[in-house]
Order: sequence, then C-alpha cells, then structure tokens
Amino acid sequence: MTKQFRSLLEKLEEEVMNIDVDCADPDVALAMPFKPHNQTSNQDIITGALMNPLYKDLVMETITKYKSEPWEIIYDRVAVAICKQNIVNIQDRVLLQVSCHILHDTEAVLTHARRYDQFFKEAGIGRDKYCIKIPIVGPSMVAAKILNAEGIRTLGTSLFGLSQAIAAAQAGCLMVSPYYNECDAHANRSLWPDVEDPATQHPSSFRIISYLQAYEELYKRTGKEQPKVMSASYITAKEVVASGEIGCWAVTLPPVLLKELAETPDDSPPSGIPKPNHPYMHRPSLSKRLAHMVGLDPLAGKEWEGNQASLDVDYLADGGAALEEAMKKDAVVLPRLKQAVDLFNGREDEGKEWILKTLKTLA
Ligand SMILES: O=C(CO)[C@@H](O)[C@H](O)[C@H](O)[C@H](O)COP(=O)(O)O
Repeated sequence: MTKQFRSLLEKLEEEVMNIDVDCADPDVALAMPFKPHNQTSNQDIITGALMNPLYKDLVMETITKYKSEPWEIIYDRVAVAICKQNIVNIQDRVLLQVSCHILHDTEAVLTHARRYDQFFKEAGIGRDKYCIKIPIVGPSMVAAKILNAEGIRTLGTSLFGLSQAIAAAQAGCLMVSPYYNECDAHANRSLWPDVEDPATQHPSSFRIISYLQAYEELYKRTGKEQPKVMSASYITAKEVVASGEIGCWAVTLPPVLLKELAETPDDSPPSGIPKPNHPYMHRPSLSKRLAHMVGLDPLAGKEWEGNQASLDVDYLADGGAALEEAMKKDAVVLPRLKQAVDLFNGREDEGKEWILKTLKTLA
C-alpha cells in the first residue's frame, strides 16, 4: 500500500501547534489542507486588500454605502467586510489591529476597539469570533485591560520583550504575538539572523522561551488563563518548525510559507502524541537541547546584568508608566516597535489617501 502524502504543514497542525493564516484572502485559507484556526491581519494586509482588484465589488459597495462618513469609518467598515467573507474559512477568530497612530492614548484605543466591536456586531460577527490586535505599549495595554473586562478580547502584538509579555498578561489578553523577526529584516536581510538551527540559535527563540516560562509560572501562581503565544513574522520554514519546538501555541503564517510547508513532505512517522490541549497546564519541561537557553538573552546587549523583567511589577499602574520605563531600558524593544509602527502607519496612511481619492470619483 502506498503511503499517503502528509505535508509538514499537516504534521505541525496535527502534532505540534495551531496554524493560523496571516492574510485575509479567502483563497489562501481555502487552499490549506485544513481550516486555519485564526485569520490575522494588520494595516499592511487591509490596505493591500482595499486596493486589490479581487475585492473591487466588496470595497466599492462599502465605500458607496458609507461615502458620507469620515475615511477611517470607511477603512474599518471595509476591514470588517473583508474579515466577514473569510469567516467561514476559519475555525476561530478574525483579527483586526487598532491604528498605531494612537497607541499612547488609552481613550483613543478604547474608542477604536469599541468601533470595531460595533461594526463586527452589525456584520453578524459575535465577540467569540473576532479579536482586536493592540501593539503593546503602556497606555494601549491599560485600554486592553478595560476591553478584555468588557468582553472585547484582545491580542497584544508587536511583542519584542519580556516586560511587554508580562504587561499583556496583566491586561488579560487572550493571545500575544511575538515577532520572530524584526519587520525590517524582511526587506533588509543584513538584519536577519540567518542561522542553521533557529530553535537554539535565533535570538528570538531565547526571548519567546522567556515569555512561555513567565506565562507558565503565572498560570501556576494564579490558576488564571494566560495569553496564548501566536508567533508571527517568519522568513523561513525552519523558523516555523523551531517555534513549535520551543513551545509556541500557534504561529500565523503568510501565503508563501503556508504553500512551502504544504508542499514539503513529512517523512517522520506520526508521533502518536497529540498536541497539548492547554497552553500552560501540564507543560512538558524543556528538552535537553533547549534547557540551557533559560535565563539567557543574546539580544540584551553588553550592559545587561542578567536581570529579567519581574512578574511582580504592576506594568499597567499609573497609565502603563512602568511598562514604558521597562521598554526604554530594553536594548531592542523600542527600535523594533518603531519599525512595526512605521510600517503599519505608512500603510494606513496609503489606505486613507486611496479612500479619499476614490470618494472624489463618487462625488
Ligand atoms: O501580529 C500579527 C498577528 O498577530 C501579524 O499579522 C503581524 O502583523 C505580521 O506577521 C508582521 O507584521 C510581519 O508581517 P510581514 O512583515 O511578514 O508582512
């Protein structure tokens, strides 16, 4: 009997971690050999969809319907409509990100997230089917805490350091997204750690292990659910595999990597061990290969004295002041966050210009 083809993508989904799709195109989700759990997005993805001829009818219908509204309402309405057409292709949630222009204004983040909540409701998408992405800074996490308490679930994103990870837990985020690679590394490969064995050599593996350990410890201490780690921003398939090895709950992948992993045969025999059904309960201890990485941080810089961010600091007190301080002290968090914010704001601004130009043609 010939062996049935099993791809590496299927192996990862069946035995290692949840696979999510970092793209709003329904054809990408539909082409996968199983339904992805979540569909993530950001202003790069939404502006790309807005301008994509594939969505012309949907976009023009939405713009025409809301043409007397401000551009940002139209942008969000289009984003929700794009998510809506993909909701049947995924198992869990669609995600939209708040504007990165307003992250340091708690009230503005609340207003934007609640607007998404209203638009999702009007589109017939319940709170259990979407999640609001909020890049992690002090004031934005103060907003996330209020939103999570209201039942509007959030994902803390643009996560580059342990203090941000702990703050997202204190805000009650449902998920977090560490960026395995900094955003600029996609275009500028001199910034990319092109290592042989990403699980033990890529500097982000060390940091993600520290987030997972912190969440495991918080779960033990409090018994409360902690954010699930859905890692993002991959360049190669072996980085994805490494993220499974270090213990990520999920990864969100762009079309190119989904395709590559779906075309890669998995020759290993099925392990027979199903993937964990809870991110922090009964977590197996780290393998010998990884155990030495705990407490190390190749990104910390020469000045670092080996002290990691503390679980006992209230990072959200005083409008998120302690988080802002901790982020400043970290060698990489602020520059990497700036890359992400600049990327997302640049793409949001392009979306704005495109909507304003299109509105003129309707006048
Ligand atoms: O944060 C999440 C998911 O939560 C992602 O959508 C994330 O925004 C993207 O993976 C990163 O921005 C990287 O995007 P790209 O540079 O790979 O296009």
